[in-house]
Amino acid sequence: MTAKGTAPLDVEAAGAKGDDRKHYAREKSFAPLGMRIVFKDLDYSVPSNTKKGERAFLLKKVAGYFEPHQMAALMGPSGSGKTTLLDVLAGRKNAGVTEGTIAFAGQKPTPQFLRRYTGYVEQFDTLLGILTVYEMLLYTAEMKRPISEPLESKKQAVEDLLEKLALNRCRDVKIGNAMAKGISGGQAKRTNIGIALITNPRVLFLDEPTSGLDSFTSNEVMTMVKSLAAGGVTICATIHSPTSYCFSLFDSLIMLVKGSVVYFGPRGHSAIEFAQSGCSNPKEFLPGYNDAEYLVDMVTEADIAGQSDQLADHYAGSQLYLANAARIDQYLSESADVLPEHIQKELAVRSATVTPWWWGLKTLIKYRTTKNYRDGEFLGPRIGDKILISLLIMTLYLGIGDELTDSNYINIAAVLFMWCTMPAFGAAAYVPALVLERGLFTRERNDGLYLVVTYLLSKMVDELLLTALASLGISAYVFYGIQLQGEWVAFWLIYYITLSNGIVLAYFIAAISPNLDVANALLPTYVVTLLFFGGFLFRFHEMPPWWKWYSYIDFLRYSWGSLMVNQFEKSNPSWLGGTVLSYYGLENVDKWRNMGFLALFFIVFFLFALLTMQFKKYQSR
Ligand SMILES: Nc1ncnc2c1ncn2[C@@H]1O[C@H](COP(=O)(O)OP(=O)(O)OP(=O)(O)O)[C@@H](O)[C@H]1O
Repeated sequence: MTAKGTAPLDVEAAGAKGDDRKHYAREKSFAPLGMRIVFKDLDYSVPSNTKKGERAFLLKKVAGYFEPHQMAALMGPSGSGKTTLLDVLAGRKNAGVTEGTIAFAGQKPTPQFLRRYTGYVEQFDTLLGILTVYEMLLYTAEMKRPISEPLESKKQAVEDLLEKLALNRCRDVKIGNAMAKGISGGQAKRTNIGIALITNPRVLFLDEPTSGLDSFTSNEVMTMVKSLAAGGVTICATIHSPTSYCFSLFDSLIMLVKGSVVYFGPRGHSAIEFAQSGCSNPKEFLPGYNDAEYLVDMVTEADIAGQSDQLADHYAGSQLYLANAARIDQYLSESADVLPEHIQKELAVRSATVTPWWWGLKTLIKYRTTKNYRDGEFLGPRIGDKILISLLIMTLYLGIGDELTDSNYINIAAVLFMWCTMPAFGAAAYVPALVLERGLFTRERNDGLYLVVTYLLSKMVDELLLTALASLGISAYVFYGIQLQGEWVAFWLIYYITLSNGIVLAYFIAAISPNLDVANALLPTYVVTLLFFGGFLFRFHEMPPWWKWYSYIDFLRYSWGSLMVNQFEKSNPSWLGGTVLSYYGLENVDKWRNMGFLALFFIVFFLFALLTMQFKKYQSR
């Protein structure tokens, strides 16, 4: 049953089984039905920063509703709680306590519901600089639209979006970043809106959609957003200082001061008159002011003058409040839209993503790995350092590997030691990939694009494929150039597994570090501790008993040990090799078992990184 006066959920567009063509036809049309959002007695509190042991109420008994086909503005002085209200309604809060009632088309929204039917445009653009606008939208479409939908249909949806958002002119321009400029600010904002629209949401939340844009671009962006409302979408945007034109596009307005509603009603002169009547000495409407500017200035001045409670009481005692409260109660008392069974089933799936993990991995590789492999900035730090250092090692120790005299074995032990410390130190190159991408990762996770494990696996694929190829070449010229003994395959494999450990260790350090500075300090510090316990600088059997345990959890010990065994186990004369190995306490070491231990280290570091990224709150909001 559909509630009277309530726009029904667009159940057909949500994908009736066996009727895919109809479903995609509806999805393609950018006229999805919106839904009414009603909220009442909303409190949101967090532990206070200012008063220890107390709670700070950032929203106090906030009530209102947003209608489909309409655009609502959240306004108020800076710090009044606009973004907080938007986040609470959109289910984006991961800290604090929310109390009160929220209903979307009569339903209590679950995370699955919000992901399926709402889009959220963050204030700051989080885009992938290596992709073009078209690729960015198609990548998101592949991640967020059902995998049963044919690629052609997703491409068509992206084409429609490019058209709608007037992005066709820059569709093939690389997005770029602060250093290598690509698309303009307005185009980036519209691409961000496109990302939120890729699933044809029924509700669109926008946080400061015009911030950082010039007035022309602001007007352009908001006109486009308004056209979505005209198509039926329910729109709610926080907005600071809109141009007069932008402000005229809004239908309703919620004005907040210190977390309380001081006005909720239509935008327009009635809002100004209402706010004026609530202030003791309302500011004069000077020539040159626009309505929005004047409204915000007036309540900000009143707030500064200590009249915030007076403003809230003025609204709470008004006829407008009573009318709004009656309307809210009426909407909440109406029965909720009954969702058809297949939609209920879809929403009951407790998966954090729309597509399964393997699809996410495939898509990440398709769009990101392939681009990275064509990007000099990505390849340079990953291969360049290895080529340089390995050339140095090879030319410095050229041809000494088969000279097994007792004066030379220390040189060989040293070069093998350097060979396995190099990947551990080189791990620093892998830290930024994770730390600098944190904003994007958080946004894409909130949007339900992928699971943490999918993201981490794709990063590993990025690095491990590349290092597998590079390490084959590098280890060949080092092994044969120095004329080392033993098996080349073992020499390469030990290097490769050590390098993989370095990479996953870098990811773990990046995951636990709050920023790049901490990660850059932590990684070399840890690696230096590993050097002492690797067995070359200090022999195992001579280590003090209170430090011996550390050598067992030092992966370099296993790398260097197996490299030494590979070199000396079949030496000629055989007694010399045996003597060297027993000198370092390596006489009972099995190189393959050591490689097994290295693989275990890899798994443990991977799990540590995964658990940290899964549970650490990178963004508290
Ligand atoms: N732990 C806390 N203790 C006390 N006050 C807090 C705490 N956390 C946030 N606040 C306050 O809550 C308010 C809500 O911030 P919010 O970002 O929602 O405001 P806003 O209206 O969107 O501001 P702006 O327009 O500047 O973006 C701010 O005034 C902030 O100082």
